[in-house]
Amino acid sequence: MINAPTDKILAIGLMSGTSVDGIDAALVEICDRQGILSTNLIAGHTYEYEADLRKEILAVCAGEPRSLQQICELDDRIAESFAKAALAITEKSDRQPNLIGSHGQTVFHRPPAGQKMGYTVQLGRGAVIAELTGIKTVSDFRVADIEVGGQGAPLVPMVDALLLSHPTKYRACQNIGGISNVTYLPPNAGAIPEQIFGFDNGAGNVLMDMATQKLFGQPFDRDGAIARQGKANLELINQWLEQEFFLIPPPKSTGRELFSPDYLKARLEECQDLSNYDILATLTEFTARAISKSYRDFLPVLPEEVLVGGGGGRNGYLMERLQDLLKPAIVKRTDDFGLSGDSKEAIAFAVLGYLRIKERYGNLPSVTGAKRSVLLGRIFA
Ligand SMILES: Nc1ncnc2c1ncn2[C@@H]1O[C@H](COP(=O)(O)OP(=O)(O)OP(=O)(O)O)[C@@H](O)[C@H]1O
Ligand SMILES: CC(=O)N[C@H]1[C@@H]2OC[C@@H](O2)[C@@H](O)[C@@H]1O[C@H](C)C(=O)O
Repeated sequence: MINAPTDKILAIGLMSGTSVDGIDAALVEICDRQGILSTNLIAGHTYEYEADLRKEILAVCAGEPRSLQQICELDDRIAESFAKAALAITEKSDRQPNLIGSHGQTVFHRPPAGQKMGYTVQLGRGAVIAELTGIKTVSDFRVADIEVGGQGAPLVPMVDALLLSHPTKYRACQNIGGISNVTYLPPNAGAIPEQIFGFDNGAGNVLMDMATQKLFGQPFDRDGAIARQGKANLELINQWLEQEFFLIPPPKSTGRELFSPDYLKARLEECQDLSNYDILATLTEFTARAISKSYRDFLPVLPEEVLVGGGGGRNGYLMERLQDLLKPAIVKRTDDFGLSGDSKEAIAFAVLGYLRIKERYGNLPSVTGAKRSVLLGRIFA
C-alpha cells in the first residue's frame, strides 16, 4: 500500500471576538492528508487585553468618535498585542511555527443590504504581526467574501465542515461567544459543501455580560448562577423575538452594532417590574430561545447532536436551557467531541490561514451568501 502524502505544519491561530475579553491563541498542528484535514491542539490560551486597550476597543465598537489617526494607532496597538500573544504561545513548543492565521479584532460590521455591499473592519494589521514575530501571517479574512457580495461572516462553518462533520448524523455546531452563530452539518458535510448552512443567531453572551456588569458588578454570570435564581419573563422574550433580525432568513450576520449598550438599555426599560435576578434569567432564556427558534425556523433538518463552542458553553444554566429547548437533540460542548470549545475559533483561523496559503477556498457561499467561493485573507511574509 502506498502511503498518502501528508502535509504537517505547526500554525498559530489568533482571535479576539465580540466579547473583547482577550486574544484567544491556539498553537495547533494541522495535518493534511490529501485534502482531509485534522488538527492537534498543542496549546491554547487567552491573553487578556490591557484594561485601557479593552476600554478603547469597546468605545470604538460603541461608535464613539475617534480621529483616523487614533484608529490607525489603535490598529497597531492591537497588532502588537496579537504579536505578543503569538510569541508567548510559541514558547509552548520547541518548534518554530510556520504560519499565523490572525482574525484581528472586529470593531465594525455592517452586513450587505440590498445592492449595498457590506463593510467590515478588523483591526490588528497582519503586516505588523508578521514583522514582530518573523512568522508568515494571514489576516483580513472577511474582506474578500464581502467583496463578492457575502456577509463576511460567519467563516468558521468551513472549518466545522472539515473537522466536525459526522458520516451519518445531522449536527449543528453552535458557537456562543459575544454573538452566537450556528453551522448546520448534514451527514458527511465535507463532501457536499453546498448543503451546509450557517448564520448568526443572536446575542450570545453580550447582553448577559453587559447586564451582569451593570446590575451585579461582575464581568459575567459565572455558570449562570445568577440567572438560575431568577424567573424568565416569556412574554417579553416572545416580543423581543419578533424583532426583524430574528425573522429574516439566512444569510445573516450581526454584531455589537445591533446588540449594543443602547439595545440593552431599551430592553432593561421594558424589564422595570422584574428583579435583577429575573432580568438575568430573562436575558439568558432570550439567548437560548433565539438559538432554538432559529433551528426550527431555518434549518432543513433538526440536528441530532448540537456541539457547543465558545464561552457560553461554560454557562451550565444556559446549557441546561438549550438541552431542554432542543430535545431530543443531544447538546454537549465540542470538548466532548475532541475539539476544545475555548480554542475553537482560534484553531479555525489557523486552519483558514492554512487554506489560504494552499490557495484553497475559505468561504462557503451557501453560508455567507457570497456570489462565489474565494480565497480568504491577505498574506504577509
Ligand atoms: N464559566 C463561565 N460561565 C458563564 N459564562 C462564561 C464562563 N466562561 C466564559 N463565559 C462567557 O463567555 C464569554 C466569552 O466567550 P468567547 O471567548 O467565546 O467570546 P468571543 O471569543 O468574544 O466570541 P465571538 O467571537 O464568538 O463573538 C464571556 O464574556 C462570558 O460571557
Ligand atoms: C464580523 C464578526 O467579527 N463576526 C463574528 C462575530 O462573533 C460571532 C459571530 O459574530 C460570527 O459571525 C463572527 O465570528 C466567527 C468567528 C465566524 O466568523 O465564524
